[in-house]
Amino acid sequence: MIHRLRLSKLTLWSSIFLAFILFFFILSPPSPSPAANRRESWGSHHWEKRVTKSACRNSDSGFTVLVTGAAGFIGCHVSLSLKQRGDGKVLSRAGVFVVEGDINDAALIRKLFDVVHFTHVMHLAAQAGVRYAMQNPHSYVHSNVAGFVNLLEASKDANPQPAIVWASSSSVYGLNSKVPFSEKDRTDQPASLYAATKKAGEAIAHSYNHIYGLSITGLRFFTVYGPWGRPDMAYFFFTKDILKGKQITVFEAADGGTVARDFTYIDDIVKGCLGALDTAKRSTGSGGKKKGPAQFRIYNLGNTSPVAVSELVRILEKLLKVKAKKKVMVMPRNGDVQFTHANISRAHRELGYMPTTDLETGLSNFVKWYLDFYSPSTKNPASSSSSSSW
Ligand SMILES: O=C(O)[C@H]1O[C@H](OP(=O)(O)OP(=O)(O)OC[C@H]2O[C@@H](n3ccc(=O)[nH]c3=O)[C@H](O)[C@@H]2O)[C@H](O)[C@@H](O)[C@H]1O
Repeated sequence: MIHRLRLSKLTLWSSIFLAFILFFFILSPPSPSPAANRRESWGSHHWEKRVTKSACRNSDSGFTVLVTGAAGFIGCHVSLSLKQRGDGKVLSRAGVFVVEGDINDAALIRKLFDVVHFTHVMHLAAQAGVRYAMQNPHSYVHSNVAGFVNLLEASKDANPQPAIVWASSSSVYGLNSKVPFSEKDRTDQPASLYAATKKAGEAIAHSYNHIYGLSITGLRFFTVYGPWGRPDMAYFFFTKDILKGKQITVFEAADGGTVARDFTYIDDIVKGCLGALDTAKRSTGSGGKKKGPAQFRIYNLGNTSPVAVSELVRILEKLLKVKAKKKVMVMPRNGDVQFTHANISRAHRELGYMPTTDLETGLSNFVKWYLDFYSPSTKNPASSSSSSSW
């Protein structure tokens, strides 16, 4: 069970401080407590034993997955789904083993790879957020570029090499105006530093695939929302501000046109992530040497039905039964794009991905969770979470 205080702190970290504090998640036995995980210095004999034990599999076809960013929004949901379906015998019983650290810590990453033969890496640790990149540009380079390279370096040296599935972003389409966005469309016009670092990640991933034979799958997520989400995202802080009677700012295009997003519900995204892991082929290299061509894939994971931000607000007003104080203003030039819209036919064909949650249903789940989680009278909101996954 994850404690309320810890999660609210972690979602904050994932949105603001994740560049400095990232989490690894391994299939694991029950752990004494997250605080105990933190206290125990990594690399000790006891720590190694726990890591090894946690990575035990009960069949040759089971996965041993290193999930980075497990304390973040998507990482949390993906980790718990892996746990629920029982990849790894101990994880299916209970608990997770969380190692707190920075993906830039080469010694820690190498130690983990020394101790465990990971079959897969699910790389979800990142500095997210489009507009925050103007305030803290270096955190994006640190996490999304340097941290990713650090992880790829350890992965390519591993023997056997793991297959890698990682989080790219719809933002790589930038100023592309051809809709719906297809994986074949141009991605060389990023509108924010965040987008530029995700685009850089895709190019870096290709080079590691080409040189070292790492199997790599990039997932372009489209505005993912839902219970336990990121407080810096519009649907989340709109909810908070509407309830407090605070004014919210709703963006529109300079010509008065609609600003819209292909909002995608977390449970649908989790299915896409697991589909990508399940269909990932093995890397072909070992110990830094390529032995043949390896799989390289990119997929859109969106909802295929963009919704205007004004409609998002209307749905929230209905669910919260509170009228929002709205100020409509022209979208500032701070990294935003006017609309996103995913073509998901490739993901459907190759991963079996098919989103089933419309925005109203997904927001209804979110609002139930939000009211429950922030209710002063709820003692243990995690146990009554409205999320369908946990
Ligand atoms: O798909 C992605 O790749 C990205 O998705 C998400 O970015 P966005 O789609 O920009 O989400 P979000 O900030 O919630 O704004 C939503 C809408 O509200 C509008 N918006 C925003 C703020 C505001 O005050 N007013 C407003 O109208 C705003 O113009 C926008 O139309 C992730 O945060 C990002 O990490 C990345 O993963």
